Amino acid sequence: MARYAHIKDSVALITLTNPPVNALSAAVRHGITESVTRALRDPTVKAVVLCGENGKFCGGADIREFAGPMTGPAFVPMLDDIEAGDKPVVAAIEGMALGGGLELALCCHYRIAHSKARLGLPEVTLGLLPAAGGTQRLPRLIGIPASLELITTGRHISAQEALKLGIVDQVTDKNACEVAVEFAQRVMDKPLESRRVSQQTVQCPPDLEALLENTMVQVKKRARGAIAPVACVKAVRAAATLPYKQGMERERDMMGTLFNSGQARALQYFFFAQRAVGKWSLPSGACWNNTKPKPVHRAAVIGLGTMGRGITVSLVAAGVSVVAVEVGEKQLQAGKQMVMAILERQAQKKGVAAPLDLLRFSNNLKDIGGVDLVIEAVFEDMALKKQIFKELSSVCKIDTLLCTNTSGLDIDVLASITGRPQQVVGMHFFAPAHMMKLLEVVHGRHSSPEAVATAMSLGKKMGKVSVAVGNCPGFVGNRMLMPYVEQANFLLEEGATPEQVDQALEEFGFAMGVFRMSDLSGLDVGWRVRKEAGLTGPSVAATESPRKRQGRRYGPIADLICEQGRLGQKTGCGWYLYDRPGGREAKPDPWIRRFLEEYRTKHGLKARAIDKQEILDRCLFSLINEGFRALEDGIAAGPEDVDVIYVFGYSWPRHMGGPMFYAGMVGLARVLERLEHYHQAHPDVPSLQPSTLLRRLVASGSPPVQQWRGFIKRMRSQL
Ligand SMILES: CC/C=C\CC(=O)SCCNC(=O)CCNC(=O)[C@H](O)C(C)(C)COP(=O)(O)OP(=O)(O)OC[C@H]1O[C@@H](n2cnc3c(N)ncnc32)[C@H](O)[C@@H]1OP(=O)(O)O
Repeated sequence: MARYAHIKDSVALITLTNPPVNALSAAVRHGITESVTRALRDPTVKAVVLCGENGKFCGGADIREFAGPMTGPAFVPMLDDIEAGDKPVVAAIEGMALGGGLELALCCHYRIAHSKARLGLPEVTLGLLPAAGGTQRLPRLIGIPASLELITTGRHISAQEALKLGIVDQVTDKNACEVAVEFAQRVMDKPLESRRVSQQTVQCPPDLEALLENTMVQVKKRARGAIAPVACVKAVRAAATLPYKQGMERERDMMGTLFNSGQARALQYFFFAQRAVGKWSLPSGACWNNTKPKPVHRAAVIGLGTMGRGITVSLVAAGVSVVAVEVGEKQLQAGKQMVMAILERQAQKKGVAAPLDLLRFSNNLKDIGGVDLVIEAVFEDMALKKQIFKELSSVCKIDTLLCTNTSGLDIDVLASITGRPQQVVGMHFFAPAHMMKLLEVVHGRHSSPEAVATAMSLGKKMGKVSVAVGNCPGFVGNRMLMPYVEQANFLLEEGATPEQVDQALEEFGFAMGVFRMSDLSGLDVGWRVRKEAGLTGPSVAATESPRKRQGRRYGPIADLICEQGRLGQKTGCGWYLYDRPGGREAKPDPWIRRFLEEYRTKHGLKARAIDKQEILDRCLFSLINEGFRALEDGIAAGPEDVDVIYVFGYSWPRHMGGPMFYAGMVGLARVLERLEHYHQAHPDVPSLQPSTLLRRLVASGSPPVQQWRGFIKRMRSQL
């Protein structure tokens, strides 16, 4: 829909009205087409202003409509007609002009932006390219290098940057619509030829070929198999080398391919998945829109190791005042130095002063008495955590929220120590916590809705994507990681090498394969967890078979590697060899090859050739199977939660939508068949046994992932 008003002094005002972001639905495009035609035909109208309702210009095409057949006026002719009209059209950009919204503004003859507006062409993040002329008009307006950067990254920019680049003509702090009307009155008699962007010549840099080639190399490296960024470079190349009309044909052809791709479907699903996880609910019925979070002004972080440092930085950067506590003096000083250095670096980048006045360090837990919330971030050692929670409940005021950054220990056990279990939740950050976007907010049996709402809201304030999850070993992310890592280890026993497994996973799109990732985070992390779980270490009876635990197959290779002091990058060797402790470049290690050969000989295992498909099937499908189990148990609320966790926390390639979406794309029947096949071959590996939910979904005809929540609800109500 679009509202038409003929206002003072020969100006027509067209207002896009489609809350919440005035997306260009078929109805809005109808409204624009009709209103523009009316304004152009009305002899008393001399100029047009285009704006959006509620201070939002336009959030682009209506993504919800992409799933159905295209109806309503086509984008390109609609925009071409506005540009070709003989009356000046001024875009009044408030809030945002994104995607099709910016393309609409680019076909206007002038653009006025409010100082707080954000602009961009984020189509690439939805697996598309700006196909309403964006790839052809933007390069004509601002040149090739800046267009390449904006179109291939989809970055949103400020009004000030847009002015500098030449995308907008004026930035104002006043009501942009009123300023645009005054502006329209001033330009209504001016010639329009030079204002039609499509008619302008592209200014190409002298090193055009090298620039395009370099950009393509960088984009391919970053894309990890995503096709849209590559198409974006090709479209800008077309703008640089072809006349407008032919460039538009290239843009249209490439959009045709992208629009129907699985990657576009995955990325558009993921866009809505991100928004769905913010609408959390608890089994009690409490949810995001009926529970008020408590304000958090003052917080404490306990432990200044890697996690504590990152959490402290994130809290301070979000404007929360923090007391960071570390009992060891050396660790306290090292942590203090590191936290301050990161905050100063961040502030320098933004050109502001570091908010160091919000920060206090202490070696005494008694100094945190008045805080609203505590995040404990010490080692994964239950005994230590219990001791801290006991002290916390005596030093903190009665309504202080007590949070733990455990990556998988039982929240209920910690809550039971405190005498205020309703105030206890997990806040599981990912390393490095000041950079990683994911936060799992873990609700225990007694966590109050208010405690969950507060942790979720604090996460959002810290710039995190917060996902509410239930309490079980490893919660959602690490629980699913266990069978994935287990399969990778079994593959080594059966004949694969770490680099072979990693290569398959990296080609699939992970930033790092399982073994390179383990070297980066430190092999001792998992070792400690396995010791705590009684799978290795002194608690295991000497008579027990090294390859069996609790009646199931066990792969002890990682434990044996740790026993050699090979803990990953920090010791200069782990699954790979590094040039020095702390080195980053992983090289295949002949020691590991020899070790694996000796290990196989010792246990009577015969190495066999293992192909890429088997590596992917066993690692990914066992992880996905555990995802189904987490859904079945109610630990994850919906497939979107699992997918958001895996994309933001475990570098699952976003253009594959996340593990649960991927399962749907591959076909649930195929996932089930492969799991059955591998479970038959390895009956002593329970994680390969297909979950009940997967079986039931397949039996019900494999409904699309968007319908699983309803299916799971019905399945539970029948139990
Ligand atoms: C030929 C094809 C031509 C053009 C192609 C395109 O234009 S593709 C679309 C390009 N646009 C975008 O990618 C923008 C997507 N939206 C956003 O980035 C953010 O939503 C935005 C606009 C910056 C607002 O962010 P904010 O944090 O304020 O709100 P939120 O993200 O929660 O969104 C509020 C609700 O609006 C829905 N929504 C947003 N954009 C669109 C859209 N383009 N189409 C449909 N719906 C959109 C979003 O899902 C939220 O809905 P809700 O039901 O409240 O969860």
